[in-house]
Amino acid sequence: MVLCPVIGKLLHKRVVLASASPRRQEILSNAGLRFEVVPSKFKEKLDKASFATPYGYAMETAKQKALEVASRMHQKDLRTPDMVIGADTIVTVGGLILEKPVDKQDAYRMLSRLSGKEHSVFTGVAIVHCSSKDRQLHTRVSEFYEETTVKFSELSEELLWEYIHSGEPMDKAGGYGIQALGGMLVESVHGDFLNVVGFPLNHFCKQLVELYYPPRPEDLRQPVQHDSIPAVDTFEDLSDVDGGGSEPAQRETGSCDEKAEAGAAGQATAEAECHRTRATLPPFPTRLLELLDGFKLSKALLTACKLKVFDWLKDEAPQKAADIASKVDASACGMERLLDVCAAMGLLEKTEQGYSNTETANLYLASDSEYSLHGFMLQNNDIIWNLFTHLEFAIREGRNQHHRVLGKKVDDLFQDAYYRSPETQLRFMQAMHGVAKLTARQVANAFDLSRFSSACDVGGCTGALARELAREYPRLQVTVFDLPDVVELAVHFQPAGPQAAQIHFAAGDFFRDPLPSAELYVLCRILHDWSDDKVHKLLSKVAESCKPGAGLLLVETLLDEKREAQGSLIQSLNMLVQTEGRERSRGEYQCLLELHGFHQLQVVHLDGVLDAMLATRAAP
Ligand SMILES: Cc1cn([C@H]2C[C@H](O)[C@@H](COP(=O)(O)OP(=O)(O)OP(=O)(O)O)O2)c(=O)[nH]c1=O
Repeated sequence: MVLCPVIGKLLHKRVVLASASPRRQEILSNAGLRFEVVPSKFKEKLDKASFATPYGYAMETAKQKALEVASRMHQKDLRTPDMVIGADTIVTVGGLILEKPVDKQDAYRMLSRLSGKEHSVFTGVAIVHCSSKDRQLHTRVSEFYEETTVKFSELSEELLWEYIHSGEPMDKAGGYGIQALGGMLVESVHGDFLNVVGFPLNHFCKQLVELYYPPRPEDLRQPVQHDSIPAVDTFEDLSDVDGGGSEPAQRETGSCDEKAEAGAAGQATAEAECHRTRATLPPFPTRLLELLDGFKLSKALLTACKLKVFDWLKDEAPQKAADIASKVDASACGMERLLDVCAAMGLLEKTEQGYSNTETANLYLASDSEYSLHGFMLQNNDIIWNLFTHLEFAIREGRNQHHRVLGKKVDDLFQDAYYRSPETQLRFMQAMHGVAKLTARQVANAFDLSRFSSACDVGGCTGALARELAREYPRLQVTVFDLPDVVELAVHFQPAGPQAAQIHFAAGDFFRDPLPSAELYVLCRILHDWSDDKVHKLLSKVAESCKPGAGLLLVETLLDEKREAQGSLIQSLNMLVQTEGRERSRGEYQCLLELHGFHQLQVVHLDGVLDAMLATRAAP
């Protein structure tokens, strides 16, 4: 839904967000804006002392971020963007500007300054309109800022350090994230909440309204303030009528290298056209169409991974589509289209010299990179995709769809489906390894586990989490308990390192065999695979193996009580199609745990959709 009609004006424009901030991306896409993401390479090093106000600094940084992207895209790309949006968020307290902390000590200094006090959060935003004439880039900049005041509670040393160790402060101005754990530090907020999170959406929409809906002559006679976003019934034609219906009026507030004025005659024609179409056109269903295209985009990503496109491009000079096509035995015309889509999705960079990997592709999509999700992509392409094609049956039957994909009955989910051949098992393990590596450090850091000297990671697969637990707690001995076939293959995933001596593998079936004894049991993304009956069975086995005071660390995706969060809901649907289980809410886990004698539940939300829970075994 596009509530702010002016956002519809940008539908046919090439809009670029010059920001790596996932929060900004989320805020703008939730608002229905369609845009590409090209993070800015502008170094945030302007001399703060040369600005009269902190917001002047934030606006200038935002402008420089956007201009850097506009000129880079203009030089490298055949098509100059129409609009580049840059933003910069800073925190100010006692005349000091706080940006992102450089390390934990810096985060400590920042948060101690904020403790018990009120501070301001400023976000400067620059909207850069671009055009290209005679191969020259022309820009018009419109900029604004928003201020929100936030008051922190008094923070104890312990709380401060616990928060810092969560890792959350590091990529955030002032060293906190109000939208996540940092919300617990906040006593009050005055102003736009989203401004604190990194993007003042409301002010942005008003700014667009000013740019795209300049006041009519009669309005100018009676001054009108755009202090609210026009309601949906003011929807206007969303297409580029009259070859200029969606051009902004040239009333920028910031520095411009072009100045023009909206022509009154042209304006009147556009107005008439808008009024004519207003009554007849419903809002353009942007979000709906994006949802519809979602599966095509996923499949393009998965296919590029399957064809190892990102491996061929890693650490190489830019290559043409035909070169890649010949390496993977594909058609040049097909490959070109695939690579173009990958570039549009921000996975590749396209220049006149050819295509090259973006940092995201190098980091996560090349198969040999440290945090590669290549195995996970293949698992999605080869297994999960097929299961999801039977979603309709899954909904009708209320169960997973392996029997349809494999053409035979599946009694044992793992032996009959995921581990049915050495290749499928290895692919599954690679997928789990990639995902576990990405999240393991956060899991290991979620709670202070230093009181435990032994842990058993039940269903711990390749030992990726065990490794991080061992790294974080050097006196902890970790046993990875998994099926014999898994333990056999797990050797292929063991990097050398000092943690090796702390990690042991034990083979067994956690439903049938006794569990190795330990002070801390870990069940990471295990319970969501199983029905309530089997969850009870497993938890009672864990409880029997525990002495009072022992810990149980669960890692799962928690459903929010209102069942509204898309990320966890899609995970639960995923569980229906793939497993015998489901995702559960915090309340459901709490009941399950208490039934088996585990109390004092603590929960920490991790990046992405995972949550970590720690409970303690009470005396029976
Ligand atoms: C105060 C606060 C900041 N932040 C974030 C918003 C911004 O992403 C970040 C401030 O750093 P910025 O330099 O504004 O942005 P960025 O480095 O994340 O991204 P880019 O420069 O590529 O645009 O802090 C929160 O997420 N929550 C908060 O409560």
